[in-house]
Amino acid sequence: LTGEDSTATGKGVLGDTKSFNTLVNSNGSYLVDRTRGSGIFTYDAKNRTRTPGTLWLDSDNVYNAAYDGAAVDAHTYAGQTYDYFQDVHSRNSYDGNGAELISTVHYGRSYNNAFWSGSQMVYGDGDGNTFVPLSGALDVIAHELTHAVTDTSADLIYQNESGAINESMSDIFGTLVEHHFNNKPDWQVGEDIYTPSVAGDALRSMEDPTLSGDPDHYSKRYTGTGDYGGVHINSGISNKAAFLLANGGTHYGVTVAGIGNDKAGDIYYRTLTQYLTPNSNYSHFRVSTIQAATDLYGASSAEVASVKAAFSAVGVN
Ligand SMILES: Cc1cccc(C(=O)O)c1OC(=O)C1CC1
Ligand SMILES: [Zn+2]
Repeated sequence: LTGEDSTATGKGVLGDTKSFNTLVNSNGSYLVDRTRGSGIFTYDAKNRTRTPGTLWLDSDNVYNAAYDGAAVDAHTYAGQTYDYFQDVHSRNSYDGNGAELISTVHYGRSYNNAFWSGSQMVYGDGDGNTFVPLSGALDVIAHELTHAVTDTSADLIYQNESGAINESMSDIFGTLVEHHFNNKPDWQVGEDIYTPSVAGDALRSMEDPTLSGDPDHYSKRYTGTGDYGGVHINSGISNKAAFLLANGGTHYGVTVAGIGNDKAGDIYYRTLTQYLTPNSNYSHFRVSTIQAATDLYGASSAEVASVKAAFSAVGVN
């Protein structure tokens, strides 16, 4: 594929106007961003389930059609997530080696899911009640891309406690990316694309996981076999700890002094990429996070004390 690097404008899923990088040649405008790593490529599944589908081609480099919104956001937010890992953690793409970022939108029919396939991001359009097109939220895209970071580092097995930590890492970095770009930042997950007719709710809450029925303490962990052993359920335990580590608070009588998003992000990034392993459980997660914080701030630092308190507050001692 050859052509000229260009900047297009368009409207995202929620009708917001943004600009993004494209490649233009005699065929038209492709959603190809050659300015980041080995490139960001966005495809159209045309409501079928073959991936990656067709590389997105637009006629005039203006992406304002309703059908374009999911692609505009998938492309733009993938670029922003790339920038976060490069600029904040010096990681070039999800593998640290500039891997291509491939996304497919309009996957399936009324598909209420988004996922990392093992090689690319995939986004459904939602059914319009539970979800609108799922690429319309930066925290969702950063969540999916963090699965790729996890798979190329700790490679946490996607079941039981290691799977819950895998899921929480995606919620944590999804939220930190949302804050980094100051994109209506909060400690909820997927709020911008979840239940359009219900205000104030979210797919999950890190601030209060019990709002979506998930545990906020290890003693309340799910031990069944559903959801791969509760990977989207027991993530609430770590999500609550992360909320407390960054923001502070008192939980089940344990007080945590907040250390802020940036230090929390550096600790979780080092934990994920230097210490966690495929079989890590919550106990190893505590030890690893303390070690990462010790490396960064010293054994007697306030940051280490807050990591210990955050895990104790959610019953991981
Ligand atoms: C909506 C959805 C369904 C199933 C799996 C995932 C998954 O990627 O784990 C999923 O996406 C999310 O959880 C992102 C945060 C909204
Ligand atoms: Zn996930």
